[in-house]
Amino acid sequence: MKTRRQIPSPSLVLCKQSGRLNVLFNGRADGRLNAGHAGVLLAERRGSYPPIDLRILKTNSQPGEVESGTRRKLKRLLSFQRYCHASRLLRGLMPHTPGSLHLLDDDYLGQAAHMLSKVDTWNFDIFLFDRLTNGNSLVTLMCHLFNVCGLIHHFQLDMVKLHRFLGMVQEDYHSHNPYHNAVHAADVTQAMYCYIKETKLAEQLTPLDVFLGLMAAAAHDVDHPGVNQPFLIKTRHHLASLYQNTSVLESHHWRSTVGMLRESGLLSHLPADMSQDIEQQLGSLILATDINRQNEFLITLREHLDNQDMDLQLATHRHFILQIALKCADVCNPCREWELSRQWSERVCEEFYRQGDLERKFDLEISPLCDQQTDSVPAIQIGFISYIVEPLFEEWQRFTEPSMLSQIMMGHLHKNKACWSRLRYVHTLAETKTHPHAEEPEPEGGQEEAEDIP
Ligand SMILES: Nc1ncnc2c1ncn2[C@@H]1O[C@@H]2COP(=O)(O)O[C@H]2[C@H]1O
Repeated sequence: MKTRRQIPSPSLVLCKQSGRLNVLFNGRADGRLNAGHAGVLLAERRGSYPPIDLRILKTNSQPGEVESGTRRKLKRLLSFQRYCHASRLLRGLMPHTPGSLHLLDDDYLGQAAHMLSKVDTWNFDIFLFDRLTNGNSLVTLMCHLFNVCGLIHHFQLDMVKLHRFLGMVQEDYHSHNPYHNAVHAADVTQAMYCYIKETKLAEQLTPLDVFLGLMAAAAHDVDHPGVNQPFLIKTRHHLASLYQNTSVLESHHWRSTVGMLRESGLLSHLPADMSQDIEQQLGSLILATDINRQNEFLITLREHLDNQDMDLQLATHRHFILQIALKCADVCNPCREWELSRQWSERVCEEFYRQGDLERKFDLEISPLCDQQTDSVPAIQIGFISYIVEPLFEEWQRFTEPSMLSQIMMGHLHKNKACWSRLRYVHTLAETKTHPHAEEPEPEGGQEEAEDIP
């Protein structure tokens, strides 16, 4: 079977001879075609966007020649994020992260620890947690969850390697993305933990399932460029050709994760077949988050529920339900309480609008939902809830038979939808005032329920 990992990644490389950045579109010149799997994977995970993948050409050192420390350091591949950080430091600029302000004190840590004692509650405020942990919500949350789930002990994980791996994952999220950033990953991980703890699942899941579920949640959007797949395809981004225009971003998130796993050596003590299996299963979970595959998963889930043939003793069925759980966690923001949900909605729309602005600037067709002038936040939310979130969570609720958590989530979902309906009405009304010839909107259902909207 042809695997994607054999396809070389075109990129910008730092040419050893000239010391300049060169574009290599066929990947042949960088010598990675002959590299082993690990080498290719390591190279693949590096910076996708802006489309710069800074890597050093294979050196001409003879076999057996001892490399100098400097050269070894140069050969270390840098992600775009880390490259920016390093270049800022080289230029004598302090990073603009809150970390440099040394704000974190015992008080903050105490409050963060207190929050972690309630990490399995649905009203967990990930934005507050991120502030209390000084922007380290993903690393802190994952270390805590791995600990409470007994995964460190079970898999005999090296804490230093775990920390290194999680640090790389967190750092490779783009903090400038309003939505697809490390806080979103932490939010999805916290939701995934809540789902894993559901009675229906908790009794059946093995430590490996829990490990995979949390890892996939934490890494499922790593190195997301803040634009969607159609944008990458129409701008002929190298990732689109690398992954043949199919699950482009999800493939990149997965391959990046595998690269980081290997680089950190987190699983190096496990038998090779086990770590390979983990890599493959992580891929299958992360690829399931491709929103274009929503129907495929929904239909299968419905069939299982209608036929009542879900048998969680079977590894394949547990894997399927983990895929569904991750999909739910990924789009659960409309099921959060209004204040949290609203923030995610505004963030995701801001990211859409930024893409739309880019498209306008470069005379490209503006993608659906990305035109700030025509696609309002409330309208986007109502569409997203009605066509994506509601159908999925209705089935999830059936699966949990229904659990208390499912009922709480559905309650928030309906209330939030009503709030957005009310806001859409207000928004359209305002539009008709600005454009007097436009038709006045009919009052929309649910506005009574939405009276607590600020
Ligand atoms: N609140 C939301 N409103 C609209 N779209 C959303 C919202 N939350 C998530 N999404 C979309 O759901 C998609 C899930 O997969 P992605 O992370 O690739 O991209 C996500 C967004 O495009």
